[in-house]
Amino acid sequence: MPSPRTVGSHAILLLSRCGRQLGDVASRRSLYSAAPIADLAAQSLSAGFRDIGCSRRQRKLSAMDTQLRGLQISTPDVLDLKNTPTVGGGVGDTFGEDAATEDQTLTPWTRIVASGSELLRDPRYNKGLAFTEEERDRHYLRGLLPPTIISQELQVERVLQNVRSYKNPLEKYIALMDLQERNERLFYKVLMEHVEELLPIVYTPVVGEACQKYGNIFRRPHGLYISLKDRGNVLDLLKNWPEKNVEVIVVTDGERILGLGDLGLHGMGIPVGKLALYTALGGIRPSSTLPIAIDVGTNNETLLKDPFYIGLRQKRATGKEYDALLDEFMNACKQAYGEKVLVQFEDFANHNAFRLLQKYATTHLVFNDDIQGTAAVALAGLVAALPITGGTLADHKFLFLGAGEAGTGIAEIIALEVSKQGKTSVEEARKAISLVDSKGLVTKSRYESLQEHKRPYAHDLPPAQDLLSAVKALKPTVLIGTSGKGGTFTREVLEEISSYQDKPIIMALSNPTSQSECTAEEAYKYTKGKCVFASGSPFGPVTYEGKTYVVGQSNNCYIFPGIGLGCIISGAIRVHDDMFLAAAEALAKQINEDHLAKNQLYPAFSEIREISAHIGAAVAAKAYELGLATRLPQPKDLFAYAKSCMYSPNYRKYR
Ligand SMILES: NC(=O)C1=CN([C@@H]2O[C@H](COP(=O)(O)OP(=O)(O)OC[C@H]3O[C@@H](n4cnc5c(N)ncnc54)[C@H](OP(=O)(O)O)[C@@H]3O)[C@@H](O)[C@H]2O)C=CC1
Ligand SMILES: CC(=O)C(=O)O
Ligand SMILES: [Mg+2]
Repeated sequence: MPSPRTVGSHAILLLSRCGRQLGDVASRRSLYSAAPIADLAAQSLSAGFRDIGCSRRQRKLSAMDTQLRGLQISTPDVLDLKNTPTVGGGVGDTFGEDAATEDQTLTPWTRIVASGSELLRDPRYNKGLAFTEEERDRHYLRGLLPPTIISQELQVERVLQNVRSYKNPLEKYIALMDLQERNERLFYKVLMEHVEELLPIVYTPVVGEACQKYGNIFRRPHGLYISLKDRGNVLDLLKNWPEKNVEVIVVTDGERILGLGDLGLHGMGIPVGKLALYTALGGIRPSSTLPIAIDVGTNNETLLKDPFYIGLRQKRATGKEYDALLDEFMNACKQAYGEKVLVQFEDFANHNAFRLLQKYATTHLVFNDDIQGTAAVALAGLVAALPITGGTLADHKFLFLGAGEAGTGIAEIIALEVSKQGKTSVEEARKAISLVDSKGLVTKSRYESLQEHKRPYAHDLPPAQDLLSAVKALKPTVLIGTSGKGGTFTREVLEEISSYQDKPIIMALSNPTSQSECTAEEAYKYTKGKCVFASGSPFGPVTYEGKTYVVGQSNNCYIFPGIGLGCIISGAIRVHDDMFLAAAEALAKQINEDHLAKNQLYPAFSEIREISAHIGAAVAAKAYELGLATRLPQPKDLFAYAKSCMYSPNYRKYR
């Protein structure tokens, strides 16, 4: 057995051969004694050290691995790196962050062992003024920081005070994005501990404004940009992303950003925001998330003329050119990150959304959030409302304004759920659901000209040109807005529905707030306090005739983080519709008598981590039941397991 010093010098030699970064740190600074160097080397090897990307390096690493194993280097500080998460989030524990308890020290891996100004500039490991005296000594931070040491809790207070001092919501957004780039754990701690206050900033509605002005507020790039120019090289682009253990990708082509239309590459704000919620709400480790915007051009003339537009200045590519890029992208995702990388399609226009989902659902782990996530969250709200309205889902009559991704996605899940309750077929259940699109009521007489996703709802009904006529003719008990057009639930429509229905359910789901079909106040006022209301973007409580109603936010952000968590902890290979039913059921179960007394159809976001763990466990259980899970054996207590895998934003101690 060689002495530690010998092992250490071997390790230094090997490391300096394998890649300049780690070797540089070791030899340049003699920072570590021989034995810890051996530990570092062994850690990097047992973790696969996948950050050293090229295959030549990988071959060298594998040779090193063999040599180091020959030296019998033990790795006392590194626990089972594969599968025993305790704190820290995620299951692909490449860096050993999860396996270590909060009391144990861990190495702040970047591509090098970060120290000095590099450590301060690395958002994953930077702690700002919270670096301890010891850490300041060990990591060459002396002089680079003022002498004060403050706690992470105090930093949270300071950030909040700053964010609150901005009057303009967009300034708050910029401040939070800057923080995310500077100090990731602090960003997530602030967001998680003040989620109700900050969600409307990092997500709808303010993220909508941020996307509209993305070129103007652009500072540093977030996420990965893939354009038509990158045809043939998409895999290389993915390799440029610094993280190698990506587990969740959110991708958009920017054509239907919220209800704001085609924002081209400025749509990047959406994947960035959604993935921040995967971490903050669903506990997915940030390093395993990857926001992607695909640039195939834009048809938005204003953007094409805008000097600050960040995307290609050309009209959108369509047909074969579009499909070829998307196909290359989807295949590259699997090549780069393996079969089980989850790809969430977000804010694609419906002419691509439905067909992309259909095309890749059987070959990739994919889902479309606007179709399926929205369906699940709406279903949860409807189920939660039943104790207020009385009856079962099958007793209701549904009318949608908007027959696109969100509208038909929700319609389909309602029909599926009603049919699963055993009383009727999906086809029969669809008969209680009608859709109004931009041309009026979807009817049989329009069948030939209808897009495929609307056809199942082309019932044999007389035509109706607008929503009010459709409401009068059909007398729905539930009205759902998914049109992306603000103010379309007019006073007349709301008065009409409450004229024949005691407790109509009104869901104005379009985002951002400006596109909401009506406000919460309008809903309660024009139905004379009769309705049960939920909305896609946040509204404060409404008091009508002395009674205060809490407005639940029917937004897919309740669902997608739990879907991601459930897929990851079960090692799911495909996303199945039944997982969305399971997610909806788990969410609806969170509603109790207290919520119902205030007409609140969704739980408070302050409870969201617990809720996401319930949803994640339900989704994982469904994956096991359907034979789609690969993480075996199945953990006995999926809820406890889900919780144990969730990322904690608390600072870690650095050796
Ligand atoms: N709360 C949530 O979680 C979610 C909310 N949404 C919101 O829902 C909205 C729609 O999204 P999505 O379904 O993906 O978009 P789509 O583009 O797929 O669908 C929009 C639908 O609205 C119809 N429409 C447009 N204008 C009118 C109008 N004036 N009157 C009646 N119908 C109209 C369109 O008609 P046509 O088919 O004739 O063009 C189309 O059927 C957006 O605002 C989005 O932000 C989306 C996902 C999740
Ligand atoms: C919430 C969401 O996904 C949307 O409005 O598109
Ligand atoms: Mg969306």
